[in-house]
Amino acid sequence: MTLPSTPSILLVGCGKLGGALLDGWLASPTPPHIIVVDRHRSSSDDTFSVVRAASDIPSTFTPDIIVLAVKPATAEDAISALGESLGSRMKKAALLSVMAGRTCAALSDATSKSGATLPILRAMPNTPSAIGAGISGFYASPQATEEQTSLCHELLFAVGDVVRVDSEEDLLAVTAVSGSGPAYVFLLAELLEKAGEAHGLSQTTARRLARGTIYGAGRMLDDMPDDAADLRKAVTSPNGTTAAALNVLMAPDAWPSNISKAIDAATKRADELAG
Ligand SMILES: NC(=O)C1=CN([C@@H]2O[C@H](COP(=O)(O)OP(=O)(O)OC[C@H]3O[C@@H](n4cnc5c(N)ncnc54)[C@H](OP(=O)(O)O)[C@@H]3O)[C@@H](O)[C@H]2O)C=CC1
Ligand SMILES: O=C(O)[C@@H]1CCC=N1
Repeated sequence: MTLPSTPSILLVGCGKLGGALLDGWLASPTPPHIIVVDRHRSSSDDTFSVVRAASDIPSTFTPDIIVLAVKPATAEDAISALGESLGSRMKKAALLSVMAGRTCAALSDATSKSGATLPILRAMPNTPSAIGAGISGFYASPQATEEQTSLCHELLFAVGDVVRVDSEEDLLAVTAVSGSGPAYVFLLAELLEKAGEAHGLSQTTARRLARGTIYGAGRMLDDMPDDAADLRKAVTSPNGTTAAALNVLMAPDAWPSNISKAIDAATKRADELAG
């Protein structure tokens, strides 16, 4: 199947993640032709339009890729509504799911029940996609054509980096590390800010220091080839202030065990969301 140079994308669900992807695509130099299905989104412009429900998708619109960005628990209802609205037009599309958990097999089954067995591709992006700084894990099932796979890869690449995985199972760990990961970093920013305030800094100053530190450290990780452990050691003077803090954070029952337990919990939850 050869895809057109300006592909047609149906984005179903435009909440926190769908909205981040849409913002990223609209900011790209050659945005695709997009119709968004979401009752909360109202604005539209020349490059995209919004309908409130699948039943309102214009009869002239045939999507190349359907991007499903609803909560996993509502996936089957959303696919069924798409099947009713699109009818035979659904057969021309591939389904790119950005949902946690739901497997290719379950999604393929849901599309079959709605009248067309679609090739399924899965991605696990994250919210920095809204500013083009996302990172997505990406898996293409064997049923997806090369053109569909490369188009989905391009859509993800328009909003950040893409790491392709060969095993669908790997998406569980991807979800725990990078899908949920921005939340861990935001928590660090919250906690650093609060601790700075507890030590007498104004909230404005504590916030600026916490955010600037995470930004600068993130840029070093991005720009420099060094291991994170070496960058950490370069900050740590013998018997100095950083060593005092790291003795607390790196105690076996502190971050090493807590981060490991947190990622275990998120991975397990992603598996449960497979349904
Ligand atoms: N948030 C994140 O950082 C990430 C989220 N994800 C995945 O993205 C998916 C969406 O998460 P998130 O954006 O946080 O959730 P949100 O609740 O913010 O967004 C989901 C949106 O989809 C709408 N919706 C629900 N059913 C339908 C339907 N049938 N047709 C059209 N729109 C519908 C919802 O409307 P309503 O509220 O009315 O139901 C809502 O606006 C999840 O599956 C999650 O696993 C993946 C990676 C990161
Ligand atoms: O919390 C969640 O379930 C989703 C998936 C990854 C980030 N948010």
